Amino acid sequence: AHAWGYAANNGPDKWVSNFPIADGPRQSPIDILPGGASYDSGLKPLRLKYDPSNCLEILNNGHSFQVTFADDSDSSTLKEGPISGVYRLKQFHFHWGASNDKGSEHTVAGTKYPAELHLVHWNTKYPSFGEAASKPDGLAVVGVFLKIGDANASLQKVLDAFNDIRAKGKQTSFADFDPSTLLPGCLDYWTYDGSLTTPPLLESVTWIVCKEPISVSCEQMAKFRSLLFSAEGEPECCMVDNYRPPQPLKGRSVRASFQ
Ligand SMILES: C[C@H](CNC(=O)c1ccc(S(N)(=O)=O)cc1)Cn1ccc2ccccc21
Ligand SMILES: [Zn+2]
Repeated sequence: AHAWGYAANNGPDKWVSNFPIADGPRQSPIDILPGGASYDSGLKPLRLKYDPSNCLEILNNGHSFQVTFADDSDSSTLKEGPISGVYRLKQFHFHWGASNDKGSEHTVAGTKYPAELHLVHWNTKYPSFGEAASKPDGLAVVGVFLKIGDANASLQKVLDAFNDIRAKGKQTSFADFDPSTLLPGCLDYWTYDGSLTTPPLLESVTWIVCKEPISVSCEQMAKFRSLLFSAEGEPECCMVDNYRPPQPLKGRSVRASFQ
């Protein structure tokens, strides 16, 4: 398997050697220029419906931590917005920096946020996530920026599980969590056609990036940085700066759901 990562020897600038699509026409993330986005009155509001009982576990996969959901029914779904059909929630995860001045993958007119949440959904016109992941309309990821401010009580429930997943490969059960409690009050969004932001960098993602950030405290950011890229028994390597920088727009248009 390819040992890709975020270090100097295996990080984003090196991914193209094993994943040539890294230089493809619809790569993510991008720098969003609000002035360059065109308002599309045809864009519908996001219709998100999540069932906390679908929440299964939380795991450290060596690149981030993710909370995985049961996706064998349509009980946790994304509809409307820029997409057609029904997309099921598979997992959510985050990207963050070693310090509060960086960490998000998307940027807004060059502004980096300390972290970014990704809620990953797959198109149920395909039989599974794995099938959908290779189709141009296969995935829809909702991105939410995190901004330093008050402690986020909903996020704290996730952070409280970290002691069991500090090292790569660790996982633990995680139940009854409603990811809609991580969404901002206003669901205005930008949308564009893009890709997974980690290898295999598949160009199968309709990106839906919320304009309004959610809050995270400095102490909570420190908790993110207590996770490890390394497995138990390996030299400890803090999980920080697990973000890909913005990629060329290559003629793509970014639409806004708001004026
Ligand atoms: C692509 C998949 C691994 N990657 C992801 O799932 C993924 C999801 C979201 C992002 S981001 N940062 O853009 O939101 C990046 C990577 C491997 N894989 C391939 C088949 C497959 C089947 C089941 C589970 C995993 C599977
Ligand atoms: Zn992500």
